[in-house]
Amino acid sequence: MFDYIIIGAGPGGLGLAYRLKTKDNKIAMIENDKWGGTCPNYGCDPTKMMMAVIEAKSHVEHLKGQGISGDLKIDWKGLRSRKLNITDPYEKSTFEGLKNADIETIYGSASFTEQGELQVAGEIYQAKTYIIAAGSRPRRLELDGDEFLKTSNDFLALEELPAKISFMGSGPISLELAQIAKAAGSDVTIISRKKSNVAHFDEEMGQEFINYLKNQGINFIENISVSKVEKFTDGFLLTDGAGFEHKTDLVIAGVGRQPNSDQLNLDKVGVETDHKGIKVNDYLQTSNPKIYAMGDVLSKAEPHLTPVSSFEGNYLGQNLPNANKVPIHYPQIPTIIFGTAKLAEVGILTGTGIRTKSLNLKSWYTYKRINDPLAKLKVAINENQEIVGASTVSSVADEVINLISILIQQKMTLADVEKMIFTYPTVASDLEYFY
Ligand SMILES: Cc1cc2nc3c(=O)[nH]c(=O)nc-3n(C[C@H](O)[C@H](O)[C@H](O)COP(=O)(O)OP(=O)(O)OC[C@H]3O[C@@H](n4cnc5c(N)ncnc54)[C@H](O)[C@@H]3O)c2cc1C
Ligand SMILES: NC(=O)c1ccc[n+]([C@@H]2O[C@H](COP(=O)([O-])OP(=O)(O)OC[C@H]3O[C@@H](n4cnc5c(N)ncnc54)[C@H](O)[C@@H]3O)[C@@H](O)[C@H]2O)c1
Repeated sequence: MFDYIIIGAGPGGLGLAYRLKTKDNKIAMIENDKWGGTCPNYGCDPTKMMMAVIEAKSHVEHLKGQGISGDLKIDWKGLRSRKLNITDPYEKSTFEGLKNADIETIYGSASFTEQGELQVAGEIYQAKTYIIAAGSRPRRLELDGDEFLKTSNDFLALEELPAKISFMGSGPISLELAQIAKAAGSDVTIISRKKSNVAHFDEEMGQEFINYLKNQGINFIENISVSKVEKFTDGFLLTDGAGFEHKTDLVIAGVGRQPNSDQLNLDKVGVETDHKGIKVNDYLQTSNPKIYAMGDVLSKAEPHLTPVSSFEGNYLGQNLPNANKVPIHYPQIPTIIFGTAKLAEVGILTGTGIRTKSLNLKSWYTYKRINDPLAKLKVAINENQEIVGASTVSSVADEVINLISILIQQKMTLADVEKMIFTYPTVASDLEYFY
């Protein structure tokens, strides 16, 4: 009998395992794919290792003719081997880390039995408490020819990049992978069902971002619902049954992710789910008191991101031994779409007593320094003169939004910021001018 069994060795489950592990308790982790989960193997890390090279080229190009010259070329093989060299060893080191920490590792697909135990590859395992950290997988569309649709996992595994790639859906996965494919030489098209804007982001900043991508040469086809994919010897044909036709060499469906809650026999143990995943209370406990859940497998309002899964792992690591004393309370959660320009947002931008300020930062020295072609910020300030939200687009939006998250979380006013000195000219030295 284990004290805890954790299903899924992604960033959420792993963080939890290390937090819970003491010399007196027995913990097991079950994984049915790569140790480390989506983020290091199929998600954040491989994509951002490739993106960093594309960003480096873009930074140089912005400064061309200003003391720097010469042509740079992105090649897919090089990008791919950089990604593999950095991310491939992670699986082994994660596995060894668990062994060294005396956490039992079980390989296979876990599912619950009617007796409330776990079954993996024909073996039965029991624990006092179970934690489901099973994450999600690419959502598959049901349409005529759906077997020809590839996923983000397939994109990252490509040995050669085809001449023409088309993405269905305009969420973060399509918008990031499209930039990588375009920079590496493919002709790239994003097909969306609605007018292109970026869901969950400020409309104006989202539009700035989309326009930037269009200027980079990414094609956007809007208001089209593809209903059929056909394979021919020279590629694929996408149609909508109403006259739309699009020929391409590869179709990636970036149409959201599906929680891995459907493979666990949760109905046998009374764990409630909906189409978005597992339902939990404020203590991340499911409708079965012995079973908790966390991370991307949850049906929740918070975004499905690595730092959110890790936060929940840390929360459960502290809370589980004390059983439901302190409800989870999420801090500010910044979100981002990476690229040579990045779109990032945090907090709220509308509400009673909130005023917004729109700033074009292009001529500020932080941005002049790197000659950023697009640098805009919308900031929201409440009646107490505290920043409560921001949306921004620039090549350094990742850093800007993290700093603004701190301002919001700490309820810092202009007077607080003015008590500090930052290096200049940087995104931090700009903060006092955002109020
Ligand atoms: C292309 C892409 C890019 C992304 N980029 C970013 C980014 O830049 N920043 C960011 O914050 N987030 C990003 N994400 C999201 C991020 O990867 C996830 O939010 C994060 O990995 C979730 O962690 P998790 O531990 O909840 O689940 P996961 O990482 O999905 O781990 C769950 C694990 O459980 C295993 N599992 C599932 N079912 C079972 C079972 N029945 N038995 C045993 N094991 C099982 C799975 O194999 C998996 O390894 C990206 C995702 C993708 C796909
Ligand atoms: N930078 C980051 O933090 C980052 C990067 C990549 C992915 N992620 C995470 O990965 C997750 C999945 O991303 P995603 O982009 O796949 O999902 P998403 O749900 O954000 O976007 C899906 C897109 O597909 C479209 N769509 C849905 N059904 C469709 C259909 N039938 N036909 C055509 N289009 C359809 C939607 O309108 C939307 O544009 C997100 O939760 C995100 O948090 C994060």
